[in-house]
Amino acid sequence: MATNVASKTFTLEEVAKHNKPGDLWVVVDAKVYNLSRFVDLHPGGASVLLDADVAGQDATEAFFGLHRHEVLLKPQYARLQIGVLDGAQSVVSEPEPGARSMIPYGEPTWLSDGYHSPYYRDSHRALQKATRILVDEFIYPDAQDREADGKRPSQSVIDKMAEVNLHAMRLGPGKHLKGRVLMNGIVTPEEFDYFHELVVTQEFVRCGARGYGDGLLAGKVIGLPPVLNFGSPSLQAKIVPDVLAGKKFICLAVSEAHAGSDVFGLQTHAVKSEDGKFWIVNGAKKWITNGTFADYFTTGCKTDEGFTVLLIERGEGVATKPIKTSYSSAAGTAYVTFDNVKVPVENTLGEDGGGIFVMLSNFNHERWVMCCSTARSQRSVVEECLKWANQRKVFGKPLIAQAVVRSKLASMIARCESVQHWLENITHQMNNMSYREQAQKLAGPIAFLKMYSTRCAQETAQDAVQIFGGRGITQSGMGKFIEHYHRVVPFDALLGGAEDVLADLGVRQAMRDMPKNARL
Ligand code: HEM
Repeated sequence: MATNVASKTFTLEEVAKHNKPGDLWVVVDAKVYNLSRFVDLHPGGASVLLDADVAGQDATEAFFGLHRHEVLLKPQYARLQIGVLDGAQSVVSEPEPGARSMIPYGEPTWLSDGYHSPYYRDSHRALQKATRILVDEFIYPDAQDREADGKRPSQSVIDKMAEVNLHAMRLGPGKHLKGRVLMNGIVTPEEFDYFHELVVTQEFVRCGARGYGDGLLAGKVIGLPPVLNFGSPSLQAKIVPDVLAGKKFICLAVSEAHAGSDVFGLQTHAVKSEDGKFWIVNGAKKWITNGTFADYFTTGCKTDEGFTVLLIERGEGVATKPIKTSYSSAAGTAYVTFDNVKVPVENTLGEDGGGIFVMLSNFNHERWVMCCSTARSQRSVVEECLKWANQRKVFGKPLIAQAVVRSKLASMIARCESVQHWLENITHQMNNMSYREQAQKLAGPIAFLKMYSTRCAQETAQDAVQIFGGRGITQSGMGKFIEHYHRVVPFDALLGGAEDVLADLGVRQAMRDMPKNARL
């Protein structure tokens, strides 16, 4: 806003004189707007602006019942402001990048003033703050634009993340962090733990753009660990630095049209060339996140020895085409075909026939990452609903005055909090268990947590749509994040294991540990 606009003051009496077509002013949040030339361009139509309660009046309450506050920040609308209302104070402002939410339950307890947590140290808090600033300043705007136009995340964002080693941090603690400066030194590679990873994961989710979120290299989060854990040193040296620098892209290619989680039902097959130096791969993969732009495919294949994982480089015989799903094509979801693709045998990850160990080794972590995400996105939905219920008036009262709305909010808050607290407990176990102990003791709890989180998420999405009404099914305006969430929430419930499969896994794991002498 130009200073001369801020310094021009008008009284309500002066504004009231401009109340007709061709000469129309209104006040919104103590700012005076000249809408004379905008009337015919107004997306909500001219008549609402010419209404006697709006034209020449303070229309603040009507405005915030119908628009998100961001509308007035857009340059094309901000320039309609001609001055401020004499003696009045503007109360709505865009938060500073990195700011914490002051909405109740808008932040987890550990980030809320006056609350305590045994889990987070100064380095977690500093990392949270720095990541949030980066997300607010660079990632959020790109997320909104790319989710809308369906293009993959901008390379400038990927580069920005690489500068502070965020691509490496998103893989969690481990040797891949060694020697790296993390977020300008806020946390050392040695002290980086699962709570740091949780912090980073949850900050990204605040973008509220699920397809973009996956586009932001979710393929690497699940596709690179098999290379890190099972690839030969020379393969790692060739692949890992460029992937973690955001210069090359990798994805996990397992599911097929014929088989999803059932890796033994896969049809993509690999046979050795006559000289034994190459695998010849044929087959097709479906729903491959980041596949449209990936350079490398961590691929599940059938060989004579059984299920085997190969790292396949994009080249002759590899083709990808986009699959249109419920979320945006920013995720790069692909159908991938392999036609007589020659893959060096050195690209075998783990043993020939030992692919199941390669896959299983990452399942717990992948599911836990998804729990981090869904816990945070539910919180954003709670925040949207609390704001809406507070500012929206129906039948002369705010929506929040309706007991049925309060009851829905109560359930949403309880679900969101329970998911976050259970998640923090499991994260604490991960920090204190060896990899072997985690595999033994946490597969069941993580499966349950994911099942529970995504059931909560779906109920919360439904409640949110009821609270927002028609706006909850509209892709622009007040309910746009709710519409988006309701549309994309099944991704969380399916990816990394469908709810029923996980529930069953959890119970089977529990029965495995049942004492032999247990009797009622
Ligand atoms: C500074 C003045 C205003 C600007 C820049 C503005 C801009 C917009 C925009 C961009 C939309 C599209 C919906 C969205 O993206 O949120 C919209 C919709 C609308 N506006 Fe305004 N508007 C202004 C003032 C008002 C006022 C004072 C009213 C009075 C009641 C009003 C009533 C509406 C209505 C009824 C809609 C349709 C909402 C819907 O479809 O849910 N607008 N306006």
